[in-house]
Amino acid sequence: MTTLRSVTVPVGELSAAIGLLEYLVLDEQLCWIRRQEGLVGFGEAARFTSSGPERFARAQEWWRSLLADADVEDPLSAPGTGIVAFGSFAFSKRSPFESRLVVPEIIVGLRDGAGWVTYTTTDPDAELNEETAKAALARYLEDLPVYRESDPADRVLPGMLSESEWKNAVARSVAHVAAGDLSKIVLARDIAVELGNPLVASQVLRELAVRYRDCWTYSVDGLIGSTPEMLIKVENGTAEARVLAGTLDRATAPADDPHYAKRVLAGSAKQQHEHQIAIDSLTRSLEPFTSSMTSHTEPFVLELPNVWHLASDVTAELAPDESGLIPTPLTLVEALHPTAAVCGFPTSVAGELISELEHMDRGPYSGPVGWMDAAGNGEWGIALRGAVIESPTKVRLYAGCGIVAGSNPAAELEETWSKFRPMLEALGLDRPRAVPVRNPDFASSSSGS
Ligand SMILES: C=C(O[C@@H]1C=C(C(=O)O)C=C[C@H]1O)C(=O)O
Repeated sequence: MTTLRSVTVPVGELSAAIGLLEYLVLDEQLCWIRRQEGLVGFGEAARFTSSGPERFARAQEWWRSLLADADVEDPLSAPGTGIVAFGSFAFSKRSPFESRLVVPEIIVGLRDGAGWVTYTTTDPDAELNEETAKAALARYLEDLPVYRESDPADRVLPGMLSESEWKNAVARSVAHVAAGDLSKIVLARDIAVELGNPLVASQVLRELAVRYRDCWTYSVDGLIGSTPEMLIKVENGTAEARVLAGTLDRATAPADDPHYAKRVLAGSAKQQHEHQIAIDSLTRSLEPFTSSMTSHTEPFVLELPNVWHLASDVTAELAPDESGLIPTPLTLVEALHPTAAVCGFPTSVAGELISELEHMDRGPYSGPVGWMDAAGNGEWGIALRGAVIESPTKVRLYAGCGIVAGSNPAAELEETWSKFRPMLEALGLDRPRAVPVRNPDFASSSSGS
């Protein structure tokens, strides 16, 4: 097992105006940014990968033994200081996608205006102090950030299902709900973006972090995006989640009606029902780990640049177990994933139907993405509004919608476009006027038309 050595040093000079964004300069960077604060990681000191149903338990075990052997100097002892692992987990236990934890060599962190640098290495002889930490960071910042211009050859291609095939899958989902097989299923689809010149991931991340300030902008090994949904955040023994379900596209909203979102979202029995299923499933799974839990009695309307969502924040005090330890973020992630917001209810029925109807492997999309530190703090969001970089010129985007009784396939298809929009815009693309009807690579034609 690798022995890690790490030092954290405070740095005063991070500018509050642009915060961490000036450190988003490389393509392979790790990041977790909200309102210009958070963590940016460079390089790699340790890595874990796993797939299958045991992926969370194995990750937990790896992290525990890695920390048991580590030699850490962390005078700040705040959430996100000391050794930190970024991670991304597959949505499905059956996915071939390798779930992973990555401990970067360098982390630049910013929290409440205070900055720090953590330098982590496996080198037993490395000198660890403020000077060497800053020198290691400086090596990553030597090259100026590159900018990419849109190219006339950039184009959007269909994913595994054509639009009409996906609408058929939505109709079949509605039929399953009507037959009483389940009350909600979240059906997703993919599209591919082909670029005429190579992607600059750091530029996409900067654009997302600026435009979607209130979301969590993430980057882990080619999985990039900006999610509005917090699966679980743990800070000093308190857990918080932000549950979303119920969506309204802002692009088609009347300009002269300030109460539109509240009326249409909060006033819709369908949206309220969809939201209630999501919040009930989260609180039921979280409850056994808590001594107290609070959430608003009514959901609020979360306003994002592309859509409005019905949202609920849940806060809970975590209860210590018999040995006096509170649950780790990964224990909670394993217990909560997948929520009804991204899978459906009942979970197992929805999960089976998703693999039957979507015709794709979700990979890390809608799986947990985030970070954790050695003290048991962490933030794990749900990897939504994102993309997987498949090659320097090919990016795959994913979006899904909660289907309940009364869902309309054409409206759900439109909703997926509103959820693709953050990433399409950050890539310098817009919705294509006409998407080719069928994906030539799609071998199976089992879902008709
Ligand atoms: C599945 C996605 O989003 C989820 C589905 C929502 C809905 O159906 O209203 C809203 C937010 C998310 O929980 C996605 O963005 O891909």
